[in-house]
Amino acid sequence: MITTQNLTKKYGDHLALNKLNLTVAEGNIYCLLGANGAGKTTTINLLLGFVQPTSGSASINGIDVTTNSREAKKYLAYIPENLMLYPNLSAMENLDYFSGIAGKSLSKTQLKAFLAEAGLQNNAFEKRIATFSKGMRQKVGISIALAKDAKVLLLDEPTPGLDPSASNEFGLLLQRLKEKGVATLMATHDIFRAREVATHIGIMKDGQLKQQFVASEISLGDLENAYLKTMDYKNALP
Ligand SMILES: Nc1ncnc2c1ncn2[C@@H]1O[C@H](COP(=O)(O)OP(=O)(O)OP(=O)(O)O)[C@@H](O)[C@H]1O
Repeated sequence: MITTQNLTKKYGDHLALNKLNLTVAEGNIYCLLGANGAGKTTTINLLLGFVQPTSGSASINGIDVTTNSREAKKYLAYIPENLMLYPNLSAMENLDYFSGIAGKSLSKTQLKAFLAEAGLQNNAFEKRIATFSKGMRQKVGISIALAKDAKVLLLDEPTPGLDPSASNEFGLLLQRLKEKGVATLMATHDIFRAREVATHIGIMKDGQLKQQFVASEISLGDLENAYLKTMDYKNALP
């Protein structure tokens, strides 16, 4: 469960995030849309404890991320656009290392099972990450979330650069995590994928959450138009 209450971040005089109130319950996928500079990454960085809020609060599974970021991180998995893995280590070795940091000591059989559950093909398990495509690296990231038994998944722009089938597969993996009860927050520019995978969608502009939708209640066309209208785009329908 993710909650933010009046979460605000100022950089100097610039209000990057303005009183964000957001809840992502267990088993929900919340997609944050918004133009460049809308405040999506700032939101994720605040939840990760990478930056401190100017005011307001945020919690992960009831744990305040500003006062107890270390404890909150135990429940979190994070996949940025370019996931940092050790390029000279194999998928197995990376998973072993990162799940070890999370306090899990897993057998080879368990490591393989998590990589397989994340959709990585068997013949890649022992290959160096340096040889992996972006989609394959993200599968390793998902396997780390699975091995860690993360309750909350934060994703920042995970789909650019994925081909349509890899992007579809990534969406299916998120659905699997959803079924396990993971609360996912995903910042994205990909309206199509957001509409496909999300349970809820928010549109941000200038640090503010302007609109929220239940994904199943809005068509892709209406969502796109709502986005364009929020951005004051000249070709939006009235
Ligand atoms: N460390 C920083 N110092 C100063 N300003 C910052 C810093 N980080 C972000 N900002 C500003 O805060 C605002 C929100 O940025 P943020 O990165 O959250 O936007 P975003 O919605 O993630 O954009 P994008 O889609 O480009 O990733 C922007 O105006 C940005 O310039």
